[in-house]
Amino acid sequence: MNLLRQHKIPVTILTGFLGAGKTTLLNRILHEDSQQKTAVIVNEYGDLSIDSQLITDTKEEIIEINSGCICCNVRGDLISILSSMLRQQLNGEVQFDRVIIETTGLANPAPVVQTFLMDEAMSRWFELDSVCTVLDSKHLPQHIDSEELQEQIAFADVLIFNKTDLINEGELKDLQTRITQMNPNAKVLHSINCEIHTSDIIGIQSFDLGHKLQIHPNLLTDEHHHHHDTVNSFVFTDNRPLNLDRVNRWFSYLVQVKGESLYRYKGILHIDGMEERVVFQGVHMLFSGTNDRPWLPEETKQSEIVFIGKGLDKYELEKGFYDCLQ
Ligand SMILES: Nc1nc2c(ncn2[C@@H]2O[C@H](COP(=O)(O)OP(=O)(O)OP(=O)(O)O)[C@@H](O)[C@H]2O)c(=O)[nH]1
Repeated sequence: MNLLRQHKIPVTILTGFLGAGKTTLLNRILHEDSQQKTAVIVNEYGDLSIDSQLITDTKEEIIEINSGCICCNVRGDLISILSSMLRQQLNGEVQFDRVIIETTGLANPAPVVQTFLMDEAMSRWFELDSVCTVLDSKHLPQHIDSEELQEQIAFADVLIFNKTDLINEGELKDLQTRITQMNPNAKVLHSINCEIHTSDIIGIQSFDLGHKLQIHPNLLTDEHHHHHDTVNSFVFTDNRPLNLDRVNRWFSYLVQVKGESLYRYKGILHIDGMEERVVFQGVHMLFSGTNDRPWLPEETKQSEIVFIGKGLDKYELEKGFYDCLQ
């Protein structure tokens, strides 16, 4: 890296509620032909690294922060990761032109934004390009009272109304009217499976500090105290194979009976007799499971599941999972 570089490294913060489509968007950006090298920092809620496993083959640098929510206790981790990336860039060990940070679905973007404004080293080397918020147009009304979602909307420079295939035109119009009242300054995009032009969200230099200060007058001084107190999450992992029939029965029960309180559930399954990993994704009552790539010889076959939701019963979920073991 040229020490006398004129340009700071642009940073895009990708935010949005649980299951809105952030990883889908990230995959799209990373697979677009670009001269630019991107470093990606992925933060997951729960101690799993499912998201980074679901980022499909890419040559880009992917760094995970799994020790907690990026907006809470791991802000220090974020700074040390960025500092170490800078050092490696200066030593010529890695090269990147831009950074994308995917926050958890329960992150308030304010403290992540603060990191780049308040930390001297960070603000010398990095500049915020934009805060891009992906919205699940179908489930958004269910979560509109959530403080995290409101902050994600308020802080957006770009609002992507995703999953427009799941609602009709009138519903989309009403939703957009309601949401843009909460943030009239953001650029608005609509998408299905986050099919947008990367150039609409990356390298747009639309981060507007004045607008952010209107939302949070204390943004440059505030200490952040944030509790995900109404939402809980549980993670289960096991190396033993699962029985497909039992898994199918368990998931149809979960979707039909628990769908309302299951904000997000996803995972990778090791199914008895199958050479491929099975990947599943759930957001409330919308569920999909697919055969993914074969397990690699050097890989330990294991199932990893995360459930995130309101008032979830850990014992019941755990029992459901272990009852599926072959
Ligand atoms: N029907 C429909 N499904 C979508 C669309 N975009 C994404 N999905 C699906 O929604 C699910 C969640 O998408 P992700 O990209 O993993 O969402 P996320 O925001 O990264 O979710 P978190 O892991 O909770 O942070 C996946 O099953 C996607 O395939 C869309 O436009 N329409």
